[in-house]
Amino acid sequence: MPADREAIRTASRIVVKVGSSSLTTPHGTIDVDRVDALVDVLAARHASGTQIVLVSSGAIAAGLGPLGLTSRPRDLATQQAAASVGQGVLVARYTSSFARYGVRVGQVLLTADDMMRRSQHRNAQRTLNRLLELGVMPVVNENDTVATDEIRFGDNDRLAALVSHLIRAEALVLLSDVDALYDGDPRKPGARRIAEVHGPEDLAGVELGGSGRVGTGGMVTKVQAARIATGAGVPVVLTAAAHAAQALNGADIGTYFHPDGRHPGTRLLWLAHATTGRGRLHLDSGAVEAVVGRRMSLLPAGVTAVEGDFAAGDPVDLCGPRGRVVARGLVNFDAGEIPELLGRSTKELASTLGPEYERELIHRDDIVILEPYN
Ligand SMILES: Nc1ncnc2c1ncn2[C@@H]1O[C@H](COP(=O)(O)OP(=O)(O)O)[C@@H](O)[C@H]1O
Ligand SMILES: N[C@@H](CCC(=O)OP(=O)(O)O)C(=O)O
Repeated sequence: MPADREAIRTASRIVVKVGSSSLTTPHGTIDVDRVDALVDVLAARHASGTQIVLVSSGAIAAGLGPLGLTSRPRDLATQQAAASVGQGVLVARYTSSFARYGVRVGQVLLTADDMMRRSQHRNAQRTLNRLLELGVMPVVNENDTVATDEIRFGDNDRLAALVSHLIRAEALVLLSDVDALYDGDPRKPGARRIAEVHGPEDLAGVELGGSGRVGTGGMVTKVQAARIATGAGVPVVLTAAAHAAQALNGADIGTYFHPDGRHPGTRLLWLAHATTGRGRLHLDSGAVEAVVGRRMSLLPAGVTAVEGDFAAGDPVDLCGPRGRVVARGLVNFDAGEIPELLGRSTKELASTLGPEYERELIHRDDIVILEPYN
């Protein structure tokens, strides 16, 4: 077994994400045999003492048959109706399938907003941790019935990566209908398996195509999810659901994304990956150098403009002089207070406006530098 894959075999907390295409039939019903085969593998690993969170797609795909639909609907309301019907069918199947091994299942439906708001984020974290302590297998999906187009994950790959941050997982396993990442469309002759990814340089020139028949996102969202997880020190394996057992055993199968070794605190991971800026602060080049280069706090003197309607404590994006977002931070002032502070030193602000204005616009502990893939 390759040394790196050992991390997957020995991980004591794992997130496993499985896609719609691996769980449902072309008729829009649950593929009972494939669900049971996956459950066999997960129950065996669970029995060995590993805590597992299962992020399962398939609600929409499993709701199609019962509603007499022959393909994934285009409109959101019908997708949500299908998800509502399918999610019940899916969890019922997991519940009875895991019951064969005496394993209890707990349904957890999350929205993008739950991940974005710090209080809800903590709440989800507490619930998942408690379920794991109780020996329950949480089955997570996006809460499709209430998600709207604007505030939707849309794909569970990113959700699974965020859940791996949330529960401080030691590995993330992405199971799909394709056995690995290929350097081009795997349905075309000549495509070659990529066995390992060390960083973005290994993906240069790789064609990341769209999804198959029922999935969403295709390889693009899987590679993004892998980057989010590996950036937090979590190794990722991507392979076919049929190879789940080998992947969990650390076999040289699928594609292994090496962790990059950094373990930022969950708060900064949350800020980088689970929030969106509620506004923008435009920085001059000196402020970019101070904040990004020297990891200093952001002072009003280096800010040239403010956009958006945010409140103190909200996440805001920090842009360089050419408009590129370089960092995100939790701002200490309301949007309306900022214009009169711009370009002025904290000393001057304190003497004219009062000592409470001597504080940074954003403290350095509340700033996360965003890498280009964000
Ligand atoms: N470079 C690539 N390597 C592997 N698969 C790819 C690639 N580009 C596109 N794909 C397609 O991505 C699909 C998997 O994504 P998706 O349909 O979203 O799956 P899931 O439902 O498992 O999330 C595969 O069926 C495959 O055809
Ligand atoms: N939340 C949706 C799944 C969206 C999704 O990511 O699907 P997939 O690409 O199959 O993992 C559902 O349950 O149908």
